[in-house]
Amino acid sequence: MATIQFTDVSRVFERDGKDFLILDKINLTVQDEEFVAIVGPSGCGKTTCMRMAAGLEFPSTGSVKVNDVQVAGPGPDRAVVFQQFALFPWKTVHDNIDFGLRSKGLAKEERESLITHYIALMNLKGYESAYPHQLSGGMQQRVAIARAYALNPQVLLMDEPFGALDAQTRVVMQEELVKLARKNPRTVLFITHAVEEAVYLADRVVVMTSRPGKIKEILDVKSVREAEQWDRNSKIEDVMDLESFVHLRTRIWKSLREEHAGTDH
Ligand SMILES: Nc1ncnc2c1ncn2[C@@H]1O[C@H](COP(=O)(O)OP(=O)(O)OP(=O)(O)O)[C@@H](O)[C@H]1O
Repeated sequence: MATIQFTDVSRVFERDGKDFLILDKINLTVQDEEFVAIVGPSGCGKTTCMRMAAGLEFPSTGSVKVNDVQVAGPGPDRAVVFQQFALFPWKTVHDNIDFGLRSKGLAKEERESLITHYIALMNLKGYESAYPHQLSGGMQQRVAIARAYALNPQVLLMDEPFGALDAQTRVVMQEELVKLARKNPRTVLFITHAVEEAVYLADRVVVMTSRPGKIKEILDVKSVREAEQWDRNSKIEDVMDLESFVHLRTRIWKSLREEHAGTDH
């Protein structure tokens, strides 16, 4: 069981001696094995929410709990994937994935079997002994995701993990993440600027307002996805063509657009 719970979370940052309210009373519970995506205007505090769940940032008021325990710092129960590939440049693909497994204290045999499994799953076979600089950006990001998944964290925190990828690689990664996440569900908090990506991947999509960030609305995608059987389509473009998908996407897009309009003047 793993849940992430934001209760009345507000965050004030100080700049030039003045206080700025960045997040305003965020209440959100990501349920066990639920995939929640957050979308919102730039600067509304999405990354700050993520950093709080990761234990890298703390609320000014309110509380952030993972599994009913107040987050006091980073922990092995939570893996984080950022937009920038955070691989060790001096370690091979194999050793990058192995690093976290070693720190979990797993025996060599178990580590090797996990590494083999995730290397195959992320289509990285044959690159075990390559170094990050010998890989494309998409491959590096797949290593970062393999590393996070191999740790078998209860909670996966992903901040624009595909943001730096080209459009084609991004689509492949999205499809792989859907396969992975449906086959092997985790509690995931995912931040993205891309509305399609949020609707395609998430069980629920949280739309935030412009600063100070509040929750504007939460859309239940899972019930629509299941009712309309989106997962019968293995290709993202086929899902994106479905009327129910277009409807949700347009609704979120309009909601975000209202926020942009509100910050124009
Ligand atoms: N450590 C900090 N000190 C001061 N201000 C900060 C700090 N961290 C973030 N902020 C401010 O908080 C606001 C929210 O930042 P955050 O990165 O959470 O937004 P975001 O929604 O993820 O933005 P984007 O979509 O552009 O990545 C921004 O105005 C930023 O300047």
